[in-house]
Amino acid sequence: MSPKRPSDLQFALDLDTDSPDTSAPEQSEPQTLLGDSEAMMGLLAQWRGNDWLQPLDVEFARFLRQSSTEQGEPLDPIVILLAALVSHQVGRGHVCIDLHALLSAPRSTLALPPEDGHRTDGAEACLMPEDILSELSVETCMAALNGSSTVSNGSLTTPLILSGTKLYLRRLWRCEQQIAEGINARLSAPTELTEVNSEPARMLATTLSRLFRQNPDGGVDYQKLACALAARNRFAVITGGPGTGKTTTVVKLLAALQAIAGARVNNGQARRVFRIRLAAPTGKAAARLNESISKAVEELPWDELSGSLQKDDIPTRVTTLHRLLGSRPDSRRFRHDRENPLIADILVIDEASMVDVDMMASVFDALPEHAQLILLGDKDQLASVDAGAVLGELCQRAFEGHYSAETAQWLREVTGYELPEDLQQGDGRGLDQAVAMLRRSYRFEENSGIKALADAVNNSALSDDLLHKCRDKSFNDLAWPGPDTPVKLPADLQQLIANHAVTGSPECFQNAGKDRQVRGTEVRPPVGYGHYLQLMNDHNLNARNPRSDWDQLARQVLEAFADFQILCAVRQGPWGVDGLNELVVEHFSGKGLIRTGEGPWYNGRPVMVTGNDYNLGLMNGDVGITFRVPWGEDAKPMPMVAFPASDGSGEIRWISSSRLQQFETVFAMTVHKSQGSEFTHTCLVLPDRLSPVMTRELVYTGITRAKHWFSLITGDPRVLRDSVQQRVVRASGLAGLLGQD
Ligand SMILES: Nc1ncnc2c1ncn2[C@@H]1O[C@H](COP(=O)(O)OP(=O)(O)OP(=O)(O)O)[C@@H](O)[C@H]1O
Repeated sequence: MSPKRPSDLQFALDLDTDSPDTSAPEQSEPQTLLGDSEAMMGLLAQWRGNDWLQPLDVEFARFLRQSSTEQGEPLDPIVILLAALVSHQVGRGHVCIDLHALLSAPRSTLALPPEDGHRTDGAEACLMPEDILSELSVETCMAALNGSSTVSNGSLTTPLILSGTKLYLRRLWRCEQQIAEGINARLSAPTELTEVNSEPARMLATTLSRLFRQNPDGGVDYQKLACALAARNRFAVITGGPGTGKTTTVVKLLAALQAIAGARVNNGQARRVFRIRLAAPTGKAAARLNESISKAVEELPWDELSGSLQKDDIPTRVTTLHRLLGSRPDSRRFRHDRENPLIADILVIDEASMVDVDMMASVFDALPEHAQLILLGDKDQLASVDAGAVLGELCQRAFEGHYSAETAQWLREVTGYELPEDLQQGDGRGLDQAVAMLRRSYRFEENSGIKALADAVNNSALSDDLLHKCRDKSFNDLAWPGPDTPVKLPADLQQLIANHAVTGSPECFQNAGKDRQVRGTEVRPPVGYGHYLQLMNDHNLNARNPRSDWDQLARQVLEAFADFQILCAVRQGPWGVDGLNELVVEHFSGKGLIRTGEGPWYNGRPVMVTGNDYNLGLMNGDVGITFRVPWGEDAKPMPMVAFPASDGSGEIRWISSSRLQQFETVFAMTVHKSQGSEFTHTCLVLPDRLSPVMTRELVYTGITRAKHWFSLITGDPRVLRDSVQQRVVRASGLAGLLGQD
């Protein structure tokens, strides 16, 4: 009988997490442990007791040991150790563990013991992972792994897979294989546009010339190039920073593809356009794309486009990936898979940086072989919460282009543009030819502080001059109030943060945020949360008002709530989500903006859903506002939470607060949770101490959530610079499978 896969194991094991077996064995020498599996299990239990490993990590190792013993093959203690460590790494977002990295830098690779102080306080004295790993070589580990029936190179159904020097849990190894197979198969299949002299390619050139006007500055239009590249390939990625036109480009791409498909009617065939599906990883991101795609479709130069193209040919309804694939309660399997594929010719996924390997593999599993997949996203944003950094890996070489001479020539014929020489390299590989990077932001003006700071963070180029300009209001969209020295106590800044939360502190911005225009449109000064709370408190609706009046109010309030958002790098402590939520609630309550005396579900309480709830139709990340509506008996107020429908239809869904299962107050949210959202004004709070979660990607993601106003509040200004020096690096083999490393 083949051993169970870890994914099944995670479900099958009834983990007794309340009473971990932490009975500490006598402290053994590393050498003794490496020869004694019982002692090794004891050490893992100690690490678990110190909260350094999760129960699942230890149970996984225990399960492998037990099943090996039952099969008459005692498991090598080295394999026991590595099994627990690979499970630990997966819990930290890695897809695998690389033995070279593990043995050369165990502490930084494993982040054990944890560096944030948390979980080391009161930890029981025990051997450190590095004490044991320093006794091992890559060769010894490989010999132990290769000698175990729990490990194979993938040709057998073993729980662990060793690929080169990378050790995987089988499920994630399989996910990577599936993604690579899906991409490679699509890249190697020519399309009707591959041949530059073909009728469809000529039609593409004509349509693109109508969709894109000549660049006024005479430079290359990267949106047009991206459109052409994505049209040519069955798999394509369009990456770019905020406001670089990803949505605009993909709408033009879909218009071009549909125009080509629709034109076939002239050749005597029945008119048949592509079946297009649009998806995003979260409800919030789907709703945002819904809105921007509808706008972009309206803005297409319809008069100039081929008569065979109709508005309805470009869908504007965006769904979440979970809904698209058909998630089922209590199952990790989706309704759509290779046995029951999606009905689609083209699938567009926005905010693809948030998609983990597991989900991406499910997408390829459910996608019909012929279907084209287009990923949109910002490669520099934080990676997915769960394992992998798929978009980042696919875009590893995007900045330098690496386009081949053949691609350059094809682009010249189809777009009329000559690729800049530095984007053409002789070493161009298959995937490079299908990745396009947009390089100009249309959201921010040239002198935008948000843009300048985001770019500098991204390039790790935070100069003194730039930081000084951020401090002294040189930019009209950015404020960095507070002392420029480390604060002694969080309380020193609490008033500042609390004031920001009420009014958005326009006085901290240049000219108090007044008289500002962006691309000819006036931008209102910052308003903080005070604006939405005022709308909540000033209305005069009562029990006699129809539901539609309440819907209208909820729509206005939800829109006003998106005017401001506090973002935190960390969750705990006075600088974290928990502490700042408490601070805001206390301050607002003191000012009479909210009435906490009404109970936990006070009028105006904003909440974010923290887990998918298929019964209620709510997705992780959905944000709603509590209204005490007079809908009870005798017009008794009852707390209902108003959520916007995720299809962007503007409908409001009222959910009784008592039905919500997983949620949290969201005056402050983590940067992780803010992915896929944008706010008129974002206030990023960085703590007074660096921690491993504070990385360049996190700071960049936090800054780029801001549409018009950005404030930075720092416990210690040096933390900004230090965070930018830390990167999110995730072990994975995907780039290698796609020839990208
Ligand atoms: N070539 C262009 N010329 C002028 N304006 C443009 C151009 N491309 C995009 N825009 C405008 O810039 C704004 C951002 O464009 P779009 O929404 O397509 O970017 P995005 O990369 O999808 O943004 P986000 O970062 O929000 O996902 C829109 O208002 C759009 O109309």
